[in-house]
Amino acid sequence: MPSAVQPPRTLYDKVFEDHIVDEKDDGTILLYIDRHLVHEVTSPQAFEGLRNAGRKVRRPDCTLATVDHNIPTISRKNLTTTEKFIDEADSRTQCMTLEENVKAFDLTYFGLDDKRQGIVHIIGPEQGFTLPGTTVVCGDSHTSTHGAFGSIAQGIGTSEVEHVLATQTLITRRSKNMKVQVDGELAPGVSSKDIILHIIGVIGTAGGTGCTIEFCGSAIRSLSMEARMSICNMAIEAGARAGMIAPDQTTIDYLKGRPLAPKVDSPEWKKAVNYWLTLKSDPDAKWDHEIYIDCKDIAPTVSWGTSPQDVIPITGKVPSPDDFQDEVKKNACKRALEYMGLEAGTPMQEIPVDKVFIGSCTNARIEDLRAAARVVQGKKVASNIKHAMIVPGSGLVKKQAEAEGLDKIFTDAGFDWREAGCSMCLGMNPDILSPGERCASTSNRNFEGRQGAGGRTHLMSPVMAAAAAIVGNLADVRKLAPPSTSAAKGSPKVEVQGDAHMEDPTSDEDLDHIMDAPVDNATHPSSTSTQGASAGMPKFETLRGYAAPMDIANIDTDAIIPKQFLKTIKRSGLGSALFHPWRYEPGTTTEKSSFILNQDPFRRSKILVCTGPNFGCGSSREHAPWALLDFGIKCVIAPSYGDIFFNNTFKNGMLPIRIGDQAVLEKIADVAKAGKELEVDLPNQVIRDGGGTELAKFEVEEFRKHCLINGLDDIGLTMGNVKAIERHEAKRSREWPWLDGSGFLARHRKGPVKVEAAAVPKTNRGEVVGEPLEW
Ligand SMILES: CC(C)[C@H](C(=O)O)[C@@H](O)C(=O)O
Ligand code: SF4
Repeated sequence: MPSAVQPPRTLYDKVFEDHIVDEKDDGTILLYIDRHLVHEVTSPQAFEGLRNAGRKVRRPDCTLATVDHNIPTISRKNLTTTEKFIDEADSRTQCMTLEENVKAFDLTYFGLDDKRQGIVHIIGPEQGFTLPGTTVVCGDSHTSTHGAFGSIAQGIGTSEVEHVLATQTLITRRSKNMKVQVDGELAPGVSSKDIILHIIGVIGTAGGTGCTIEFCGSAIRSLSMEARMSICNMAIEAGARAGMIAPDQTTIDYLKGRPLAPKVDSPEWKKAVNYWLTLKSDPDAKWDHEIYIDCKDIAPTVSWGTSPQDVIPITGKVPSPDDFQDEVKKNACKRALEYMGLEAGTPMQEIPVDKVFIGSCTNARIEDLRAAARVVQGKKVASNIKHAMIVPGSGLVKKQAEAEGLDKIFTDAGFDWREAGCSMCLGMNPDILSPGERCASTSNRNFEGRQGAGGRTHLMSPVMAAAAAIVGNLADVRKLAPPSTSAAKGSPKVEVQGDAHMEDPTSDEDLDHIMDAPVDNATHPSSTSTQGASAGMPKFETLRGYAAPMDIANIDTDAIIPKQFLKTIKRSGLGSALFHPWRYEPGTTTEKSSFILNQDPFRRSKILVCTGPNFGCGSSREHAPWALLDFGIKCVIAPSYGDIFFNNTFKNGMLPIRIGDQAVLEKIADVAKAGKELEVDLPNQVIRDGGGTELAKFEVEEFRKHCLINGLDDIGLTMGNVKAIERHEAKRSREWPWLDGSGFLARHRKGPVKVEAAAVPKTNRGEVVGEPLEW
């Protein structure tokens, strides 16, 4: 809480400072994590790491797992087991691996047979697991969604997932503060999705790099929690580490009665609400960047290209490369038009659509479905639409929608009504676009191949996707629907407990069952434990080798390694999948001779030099650095990076180097293009050509450099700091008691803060539906 002497702080500063466990001189911070969401794609290697080191999950009470990415969205009427239900072998293995892991590590799990299952970023808020003022992580880039509650929520890679599971902390650094203020009233037909698409169009996909964006202003305050979540969800598409919105009465009303929020009117609830309402930026807080947006400038917005910044009002025309001054942008536009099969100058509303997807963690909440249903009601899906699907974000959203008859509205119109999951947002399950198909989609990424190899994605709001389905072209919803916005003030109610949750998790009786105490790894090492040991990665000192030159901007991790390769439960063997869509002829393993890594000597590259900005943006998949490493590339040199990718490389003993001076970077790229070797000398922080002539100096944070040179493993290092973690946990239990699992709390009240690891009782993990949650 601010005292008179404290300098003015932002919301981010306040929440961040409340979670610092330890801080090093170079700004490296050990941050306590309150909430950890886990899904099947980014966790198998993390659990394997824990197993190999004999480590346990430190705070099962702060960890919640579900399956969402790989699962089919067909009816579950015939569901018996995951093994029988999922046809595709790798998807099945990944889901079953999670089931095994949640059992072995005693974690709460919403499986396929649980009504509460859903997209990880939908179920956290729905259950009240996401709370204001907390730190939330997940091995998933759209963790930013949870920032809508005034939490610091960020995506992490799999190595960091392992770190959080083992230590309940994350090694990080302060981000910069960016304010995006949106004022005014939304025009009819304009929703929060249009706000965020518009913002990304203004600041670009690298606009928020290194920042946490706080969204504020009268327009944001007037939004429901659902609408706020859609905005924070896409903070990652703006390049930001996280997005945040200050909690207010709307937030508090949303949380009332959620199973994992403190019980309304309990002393904890009152204490929590008082604390939550202090969480706002001080009026004179300093911002590193400030952006002001007026709602009158926001129209229903759609994307035309292959980056979320390629957006335009629906009334506009497909842009031409000549509209861009900058060479990199001109080329990006040319490339995007070719991929999207679009002619410059075509009115957006004349573009026919093949498929419609209403779903994803951006727009699959009850409010989204209600808004889309209002547009669809009494109408029919156009005859040229091959498939229009509605994929609710969770089992509970689905149930609620059915209770309101929305499913009937959709199916009467010709939509396909599905079960919850990520579905065609990224198509790790059977829901994909065929090559050349064009989709009106409420998801968040329109990268090449995102919804299926060769598929073409146009991003838009739920009402705009509904309009496209009815018209058969990209369409302006204002011509179809009675004017209304989806920015309703009150949050729509979803029955949050479902069949699966009939009991009160905080009743005394349940407390006897709930014994989810934190596992103190320091005092309970397993026999095979290597905790405390910190060596474990190959050392990085000086690297010499060929460097592959690339000149593309915004190379996203979907391009570095597409979704079909994320189904592995191993870290190795991904080299052949690196840049798959660019490296091979479509649908074959025939190499494209034009692609740089298929040419000599670049097949043997150890370094990649990219002159375009924002390398590794997008998804948090650590498979991207794994694939580079497996190919032989240990160092990337680029002007700037997606934050999560940047972190992920270090965790694998790789070195990402930022060279901001474009002229210097071009000089390095020239050596690479000439097929000559480069030398990267980490101890001296110098890049040289093969002859030893210095080309550039580079910066690297002290702690990271130290870890790379000595091959140190973060988890081992953090384990050495367990006393500081315990001290933070004691403070946390005193000041924010509602954050502990109720089992933890019960024990804490009875005895000392430092609890013994307890045998975990039988719970609802995976197998039993109807038992209470473990909080
Ligand atoms: C699978 C996961 C790593 C990924 C992400 O981080 O975003 C996915 O959710 C996506 O949307 O691409
Ligand atoms: S962006 Fe798509 S794939 Fe990623 S978590 Fe959200 S719904 Fe799932």
